[in-house]
Amino acid sequence: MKNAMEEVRVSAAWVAGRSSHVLVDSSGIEKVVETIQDNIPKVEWDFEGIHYFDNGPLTVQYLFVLDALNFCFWPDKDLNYDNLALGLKEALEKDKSVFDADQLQKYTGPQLRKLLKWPRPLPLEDERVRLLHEVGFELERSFGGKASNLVESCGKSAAKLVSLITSHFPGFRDHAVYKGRQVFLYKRAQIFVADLYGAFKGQGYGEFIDISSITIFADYIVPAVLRQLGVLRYSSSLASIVDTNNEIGSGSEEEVELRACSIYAVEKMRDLIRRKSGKQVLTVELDLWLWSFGVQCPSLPYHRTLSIYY
Ligand SMILES: Nc1nc2c(c(CN[C@H]3C=C[C@H](O)[C@@H]3O)cn2[C@@H]2O[C@H](COP(=O)(O)O)[C@@H](O)[C@H]2O)c(=O)[nH]1
Repeated sequence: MKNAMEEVRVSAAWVAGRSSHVLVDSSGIEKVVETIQDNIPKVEWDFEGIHYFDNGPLTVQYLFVLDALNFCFWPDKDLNYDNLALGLKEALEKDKSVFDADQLQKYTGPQLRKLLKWPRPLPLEDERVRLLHEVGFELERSFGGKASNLVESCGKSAAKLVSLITSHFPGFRDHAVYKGRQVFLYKRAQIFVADLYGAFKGQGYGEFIDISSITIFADYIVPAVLRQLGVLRYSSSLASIVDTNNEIGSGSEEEVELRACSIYAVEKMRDLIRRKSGKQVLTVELDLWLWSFGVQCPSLPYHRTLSIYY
């Protein structure tokens, strides 16, 4: 059985090898690598200063709850990732028990809205609440209620942690069936590993012997940035759907190709950087650069899919 990160990489290559709505442009990759290979852009984790951090197990609980809810902000034009991260941080600073496993199992939509100080229903609010309950239930059943125990049981292996999370928590089991084959993307499970790595600076709960095996987090910002950079090319029909803010179905060929080709393209970028400059760059670093690039150009048209996975 391949490890979880191998599965994601094999999946991405398989889709990219037969995609028709999205194409990976190797000349685009060469151009981007040309511009960054001599000084790889380094973006600081939490450059926005919006995350809770106390260097202990409560930070792990915070990050797990954050990444359980870290998806689909776009339907509410005023809502974004920062509101979620900051809202959860302030709630936790006010009451250290808010993310206790038994509490997580009881939240209602209005209570979650109140926690985040959001004045109206959150997009996919019932799903967010259901996923909180799922996290609370399974943490209590299998990990003594603590996400820190989940992290401690992975033997400092990112791949093992992604496998543990995706086998215990169905909400994190980010996959699709593309042209008759199950493909794995595991975006929120992987970004949880990256958030631990970033928050704890690669030490303690953030220490992983195989952090280099993590791929980019296939969300809806990175594909838009890669298109902007000429790394991804969209078919004219897909381009017109995206550019007119029309929705794309969850699990559709277009959606899977957008996400899987993004993963594949960044792995190719990384290989090329290594071949041309000998530098071992982490995909986690490339991801943070690409994502921060994207959130700083709010007019960038990104694809809109109602998903609980990203
Ligand atoms: N690939 C990738 N996707 C990421 C992130 C992050 C935040 N990373 C934190 C960690 C360190 C930094 O300092 C950030 O604070 C969120 N997202 C995704 O973006 C979308 C939200 O977009 P908008 O609606 O504009 O807020 C949504 O799918 C969300 O899941 C990332 O790093 N990489």
